[in-house]
Amino acid sequence: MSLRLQARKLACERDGRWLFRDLDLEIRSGEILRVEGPNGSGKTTLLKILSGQLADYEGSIFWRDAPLRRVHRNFLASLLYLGHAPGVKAALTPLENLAWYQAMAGTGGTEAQRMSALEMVGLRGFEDLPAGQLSAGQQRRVALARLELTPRPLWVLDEPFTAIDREGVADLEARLAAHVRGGGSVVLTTHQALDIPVPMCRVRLGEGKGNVAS
Ligand SMILES: Nc1ncnc2c1ncn2[C@@H]1O[C@H](COP(=O)(O)OP(=O)(O)OP(=O)(O)O)[C@@H](O)[C@H]1O
Repeated sequence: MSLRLQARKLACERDGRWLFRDLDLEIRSGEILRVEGPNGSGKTTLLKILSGQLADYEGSIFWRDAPLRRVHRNFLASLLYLGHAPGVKAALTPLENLAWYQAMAGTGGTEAQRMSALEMVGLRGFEDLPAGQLSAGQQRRVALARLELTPRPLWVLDEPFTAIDREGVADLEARLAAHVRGGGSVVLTTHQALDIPVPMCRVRLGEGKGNVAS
């Protein structure tokens, strides 16, 4: 079934200030939506709204043409959200972190799958160290290994390139391209220049109401 996430006349206010107003956007299978804007313009807030984590907004969101609030459970089964912090548990090893993520996602999975995912993000040899002893970029890579492990068609990724080295950036760009070419969708924020040869729409915040350009 093809994907379609739409927002109509979205508005969100914080501390008496509109982060965005009258914001329309849409993302379908095979597309990347990039949310841009300066620090504090509301990118994280918009991603949390679009991933069903915040309810204090105005306007409407539709998932596959149904109101998001009505099909929330179904929507969550299609979503993989990675926040701007890596979200790894410092006392757990990368392997244990991935097992924990899988349990939270309600999926099973084998240690062989988790090892393979860690290998794909360049963490072979680090699987048994407490994650708190890994570098910032390595901790980010543990979080990114979830993209390999939890097959979900809609990815919402808040600054996924943070702390990643140049080779890792190229690998992640290729991973994102493969996902959308396979029919998936990605909503992301990044301050990184991207080189991904797939259809990409942009939403710019911080310029008044939140302007949409493609
Ligand atoms: N729960 C909250 N209560 C009050 N204000 C908030 C809350 N969450 C965010 N804000 C404010 O909303 C604004 C937008 O925050 P947000 O994190 O969405 O920005 P951002 O564009 O992602 O920023 P950055 O590029 O720095 O990550 C900020 O000024 C922030 O202080």
